[in-house]
Amino acid sequence: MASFAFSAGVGRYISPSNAMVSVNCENRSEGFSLGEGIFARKRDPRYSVITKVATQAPTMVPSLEKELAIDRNHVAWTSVRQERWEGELAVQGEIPLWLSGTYLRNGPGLWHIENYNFRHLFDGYAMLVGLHFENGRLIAGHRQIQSEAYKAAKKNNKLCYREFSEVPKPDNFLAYVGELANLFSGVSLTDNANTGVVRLGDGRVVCLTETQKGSIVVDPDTLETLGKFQYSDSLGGLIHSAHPIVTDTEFLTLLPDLLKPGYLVVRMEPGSNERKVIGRVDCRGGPAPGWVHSFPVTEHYVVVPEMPLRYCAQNLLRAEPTPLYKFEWHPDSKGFMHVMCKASGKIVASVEVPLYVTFHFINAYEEKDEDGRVTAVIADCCEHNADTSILEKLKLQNLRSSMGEDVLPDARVGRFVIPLDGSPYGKLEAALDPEEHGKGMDMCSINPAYLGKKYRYAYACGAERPCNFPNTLTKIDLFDKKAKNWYEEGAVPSEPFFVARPGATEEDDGVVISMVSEKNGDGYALLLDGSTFEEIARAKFPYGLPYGLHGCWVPKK
Ligand SMILES: CC(=O)/C=C/C=C(C)/C=C/C1=C(C)CCCC1(C)C
Ligand SMILES: CC(/C=C/C=O)=C\C=C\C=O
Ligand SMILES: [Fe+2]
Repeated sequence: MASFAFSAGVGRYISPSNAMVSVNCENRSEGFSLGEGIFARKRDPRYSVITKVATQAPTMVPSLEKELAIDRNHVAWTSVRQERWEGELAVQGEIPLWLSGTYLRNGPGLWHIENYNFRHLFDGYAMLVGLHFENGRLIAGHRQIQSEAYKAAKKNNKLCYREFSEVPKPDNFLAYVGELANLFSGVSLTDNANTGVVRLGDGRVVCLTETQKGSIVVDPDTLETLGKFQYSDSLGGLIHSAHPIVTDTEFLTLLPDLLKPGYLVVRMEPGSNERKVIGRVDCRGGPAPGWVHSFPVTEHYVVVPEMPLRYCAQNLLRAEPTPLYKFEWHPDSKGFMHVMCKASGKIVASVEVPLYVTFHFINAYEEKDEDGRVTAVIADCCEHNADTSILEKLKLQNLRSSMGEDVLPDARVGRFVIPLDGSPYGKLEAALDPEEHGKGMDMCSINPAYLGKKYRYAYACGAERPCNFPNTLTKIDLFDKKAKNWYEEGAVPSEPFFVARPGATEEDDGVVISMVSEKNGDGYALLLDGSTFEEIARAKFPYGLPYGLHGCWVPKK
């Protein structure tokens, strides 16, 4: 926590040129000194806080006019105003004294370059938020991740790398040909590590996205970008699962093979940058591997999903996004689940399952008979009823314009049952009535001690309808098949993240952390009791937070 000085109520606004402006958070409407003329004070009547605006245009800070135009949107879908901030937050309620460490949350934080607005939620440049908990106090901050893609956009005032849906415009035909070559070599792919953040067993903290080059090491205390995480092996490939499985002893991930459709299952040890192959799964459907944003593991197996939403080489080449972006829906190619033994790399089951669409697996475990023999693997995910329209719904235009409308497609806890007795088919059913969580759910976490084991509770974002986006926090009880929901009108909470109380013996003994973006432009960190799911504390940020994706916990050293 070295760089986060404890001084109650005082935050520091740090401009892109690193000039600092002190701000008293408890008396925000009073004056504060200007840092080298970068920021002028401006009171925005729609906010209870002072808004800072650029008086001389540092590149990535929007002008007042643009900012006001964007501000008509919910703060969840609004670019963050400054590159960096840190300060202590006033806490309402009580943060448990045992909660000692840093919650990091990654996600897109900036969706425009100059006048150009990005199209999709997943296009935004990565912003890391840190909540440092110690002795019941909370120091918070955010910082843009200094990816090559972000730095190049800032320097050239234009998009320079291929993002999820955005493609740089070549200046002429020669540039177009060069661009195609760059696509195949991976040079033009983004390294905008905007999806998640993990703490490796050796303590290094890495921000990740779907491209392998978008693996970026950060300092969890200062949120500073330290540099690229370079994989030292020669496994090649350009993409990987955005959600590796990370424990104190290993890092497991999947490398999709677009040329010979399949997946490499790989493992990396703490302290190493070298991934080693455990085994390979050949796809059973075609023409390309299914999208693997995430995958689950059990104690002995890696579960490799083969979703009928598949990568699509032609769509990769297109300048304009298709409704399914870089993917294509192939119901005729069917959906499969493969199970690989972690120790031997052998495939112990490969079954056809009903069509499905998921970004996020929740957990998996081995089902045993009375003699202790494993009969099936159970794998749970946030399943979108085999409907790919969720990708389109996450376009910023939709998120910004359809507030109040009930346009969020239904989703459920999809439970796969994968038999290990050689049967060719597996099952997929809802693990509980989706009405329990408002027929919407995604962005899940569990108690990490239950990874790969039979578990009872999942925390996720659910839906209080009408809504166009998940707007509740939900605690799902998979034994009683019930959910308990937290909701506040107009709020968009981010992924609920469970931190266990040291020494806990109950699965839900701990706290759930989320960050909430409010429709009035504010934002706060929220702590719920993991067991009762009641609020125990909240701490308001001096500015609204855009919606972020995934987080991790870094215990105090
Ligand atoms: C934020 C999130 O959840 C997903 C981000 C996905 C990205 C950045 C995907 C990037 C890709 C390309 C730029 C080309 C190759 C395919 C693909 C991995 C989808
Ligand atoms: C935010 C999201 C889906 C919400 C739908 O209900 C998915 C995010 C995926 C990337 O991490
Ligand atoms: Fe994700």
